[in-house]
Amino acid sequence: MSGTVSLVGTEDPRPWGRAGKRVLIVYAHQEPKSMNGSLKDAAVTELSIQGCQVTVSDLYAMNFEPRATKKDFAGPLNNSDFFNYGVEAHSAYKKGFLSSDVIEEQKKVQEADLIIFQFPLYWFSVPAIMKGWMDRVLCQGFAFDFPECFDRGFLQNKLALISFTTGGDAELYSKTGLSGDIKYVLWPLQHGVLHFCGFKVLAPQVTFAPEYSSEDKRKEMVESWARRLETIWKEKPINCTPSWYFE
Ligand SMILES: Cc1cc2nc3c(=O)[nH]c(=O)nc-3n(C[C@H](O)[C@H](O)[C@H](O)COP(=O)(O)OP(=O)(O)OC[C@H]3O[C@@H](n4cnc5c(N)ncnc54)[C@H](O)[C@@H]3O)c2cc1C
Ligand SMILES: [Zn+2]
Repeated sequence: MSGTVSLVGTEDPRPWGRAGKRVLIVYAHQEPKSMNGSLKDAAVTELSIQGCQVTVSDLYAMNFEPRATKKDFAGPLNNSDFFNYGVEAHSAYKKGFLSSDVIEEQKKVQEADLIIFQFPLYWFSVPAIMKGWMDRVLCQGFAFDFPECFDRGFLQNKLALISFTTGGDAELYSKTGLSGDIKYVLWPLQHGVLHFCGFKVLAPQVTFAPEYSSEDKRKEMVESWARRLETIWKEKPINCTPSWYFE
């Protein structure tokens, strides 16, 4: 061992990184060789180099169940005459009888300092499988309660970042473009879901129109995401209020 300098457990391999930080990547793409697959892989590589512990929930590969149904409850329902998913989920969470796949995802969320959502934009939103992850995993009692929502949400000590690709280009998603500012699309996801659960939201990573870009440009898109992640732990969350989106 003499003469060997060990960094393990003492110093970040990169001074700007954060060894020991835990990151969960919730990833929705069917094709590993896709742009989304490359962006996910770039994040795993960069964050691992920093010494972060990275977990990936690869939703299609897991065959993740997106439907919010009675099957989510392993014990008796509160009201078997009239089914209310939200009420039953809240109660099952408290009693510890949510289905095991949901409990597993909740554990990953609980352990994470940062959650990255990586997906292609589907109808101005997340793909159904990721929406199902949100519907089932971020249940009342776990992610929020009343009045413990928004800044008081239970996940308030965590960061969240939405990283996605689009079909349309930046021009289409400008304020004067046909689709309007891309920020309008982010309001329901960043504010309605993430901020509601307490997350501090980092600026989104938008990769516009990879299918209509050159190979070189696409490589640059992946590299710029990896470069951003080098200093991700220094970033300040956005001010997630209506003015960030609509002014
Ligand atoms: C149901 C549905 C709804 C949709 N709704 C919308 C919508 O509302 N708004 C909108 O804008 N779009 C929408 N789209 C389009 C969709 O968002 C895009 O098709 C998607 O974001 C493209 O990303 P991808 O990862 O699938 O691209 P891919 O087709 O996988 O990637 C593009 C190219 O990049 C290449 N590539 C992969 N990795 C690398 C790398 N490391 N370096 C260089 N090249 C690489 C791939 O080989 C491929 O040729 C929708 C699509 C569907 C199916
Ligand atoms: Zn907000």
